[in-house]
Amino acid sequence: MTQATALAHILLTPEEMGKADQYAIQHGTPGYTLMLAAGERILEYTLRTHPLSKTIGVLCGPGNNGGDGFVVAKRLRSLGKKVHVGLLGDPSKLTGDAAKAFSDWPGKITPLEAFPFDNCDLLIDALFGAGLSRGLEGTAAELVGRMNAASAPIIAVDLPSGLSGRTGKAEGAVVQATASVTFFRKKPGHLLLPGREFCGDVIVGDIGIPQTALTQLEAQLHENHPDLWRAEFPSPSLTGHKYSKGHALILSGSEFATGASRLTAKAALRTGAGLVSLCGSADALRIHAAHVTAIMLRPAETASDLKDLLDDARLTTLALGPGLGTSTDADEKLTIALRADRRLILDADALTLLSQREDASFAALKALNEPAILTPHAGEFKRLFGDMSETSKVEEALEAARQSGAIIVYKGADTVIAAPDGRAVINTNAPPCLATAGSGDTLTGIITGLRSQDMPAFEAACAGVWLHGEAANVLGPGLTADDLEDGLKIVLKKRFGGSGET
Ligand SMILES: NC(=O)C1=CN([C@@H]2O[C@H](COP(=O)(O)OP(=O)(O)OC[C@H]3O[C@@H](n4cnc5c(N)ncnc54)[C@H](O)[C@@H]3O)[C@@H](O)[C@H]2O)[C@@H](O)CC1
Ligand SMILES: Nc1ncnc2c1ncn2[C@@H]1O[C@H](COP(=O)(O)OP(=O)(O)O)[C@@H](O)[C@H]1O
Ligand SMILES: [K+]
Repeated sequence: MTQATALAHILLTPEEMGKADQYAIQHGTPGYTLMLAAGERILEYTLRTHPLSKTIGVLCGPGNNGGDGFVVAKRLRSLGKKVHVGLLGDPSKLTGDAAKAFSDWPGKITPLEAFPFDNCDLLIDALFGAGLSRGLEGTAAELVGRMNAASAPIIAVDLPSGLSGRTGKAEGAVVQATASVTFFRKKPGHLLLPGREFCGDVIVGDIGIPQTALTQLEAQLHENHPDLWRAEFPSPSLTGHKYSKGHALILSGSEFATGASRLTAKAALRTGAGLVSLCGSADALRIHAAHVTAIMLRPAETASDLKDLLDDARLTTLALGPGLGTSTDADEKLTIALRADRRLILDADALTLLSQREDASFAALKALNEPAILTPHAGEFKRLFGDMSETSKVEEALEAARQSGAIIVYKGADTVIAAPDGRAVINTNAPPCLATAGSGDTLTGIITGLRSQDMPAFEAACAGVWLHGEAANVLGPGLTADDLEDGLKIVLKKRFGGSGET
């Protein structure tokens, strides 16, 4: 990864954010200065997006999130807005910067029972942020319910109250925000589901924490962006030839299940693999022959035929799973693939077959010269790694990567890519229209195409997932998996064609 530009895309857990705050404080910026800056960022956003709001309700909680609320309340009042401030908890229990912000608030506190939700044209949610330690219940949950029931839009300070910034989950009540203004860097909870749906627009405000805080934190989680992998993205060389762009082999399904592997093969070729071959039974290849031209066909009825085929060392990259089936024959081919020690991409039925093996073949995966890439959706993930859903999707993917020694592409609207060495990326550009039959097969092909051109496994997985999302974005609603190849062509030309921006 290119370090300097990657810093912009770092995500910080609330715990890491606390350390960044402390770093800033130790390096000469008092906590209250940070709080004033946080209030200022919320004020700016509020004035920019709701300039006509006259009566604003600010709901403050018992910690520093509430402190930010008092700061913005004071600033709004100074600009002539009518501001109602509610406080959840006992004012005498406020401490530190929050207590200072409370004492600086020149107005009164409106009792929560009498809070005039119906008179407010905007609400600011400053109940809980990074310090949320459990699900909201009782009075807090009731208050959140009243906020959500009000007709006014809600701007959340840092995070919608009740949402975990680490996991993107809510164990109890949670504020449904119109927008969330967070500080320094986004948190995983802003991007992971269901959190993303509670946040509304996410705005990141600079509160004066120095960038050097990031280097000492050694944060390993990023939001997916070309800055993370552009340096490793394959670029055509004048002296290159098709073999220098790799030869990818895609295992076909049987005669009546050829479509999935064909989508994979076409996407691999489109993404730049020098040569792509589909391999399977003669019956299956006859069907493929009616559909493909540039893609080659290699007969291999049995696992032993596949083994013979793989004597050709130029077949550098091997993808299997889409449409493969879970027959004994498919299982034997998987065994050959694992032993062949190529750049492996395992998807769909190959993952199901793996999960049916006693040790899920993690030892075989770990023995590979280069890490395999596994692309499970939620069902396949659970079959392979069991139910780890009490943690976050990022932590689940990282644990799976550690267990298997593979790069994990844990798919969904919030696809997480994780490596055994602790790196992880959350993808955010995938539109809902990608939820269509065969779109995962295409993703496998895109990653295969990048791997065959020597892109390192983790970067190829991140780039593949991003290209997949972007291809869908240029096509928009109505796309089918067959169309993605066209979208890919547009994105590759526009973003990686040499003259355009990436
Ligand atoms: N110096 C700093 O640390 C800065 C902090 N900032 C703000 O401070 C926030 C973090 O402040 P805190 O760490 O004080 O945490 P919070 O203000 O998010 O919440 C902590 C308080 O809530 C209580 N609490 C947690 N979960 C609860 C639950 N489920 N039910 C009832 N009570 C619960 C805790 O006992 C504690 O009193 C950030 O989100 C941000 O808004 C900003 O002002 C920037 C500077
Ligand atoms: N709601 C959604 N929003 C964005 N992307 C999605 C959504 N649902 C699924 N996807 C993406 O679409 C692809 C579907 O893959 P998969 O579940 O394997 O389907 P298939 O087996 O039909 O190809 C994955 O890349 C996944 O991340
Ligand atoms: K909040």
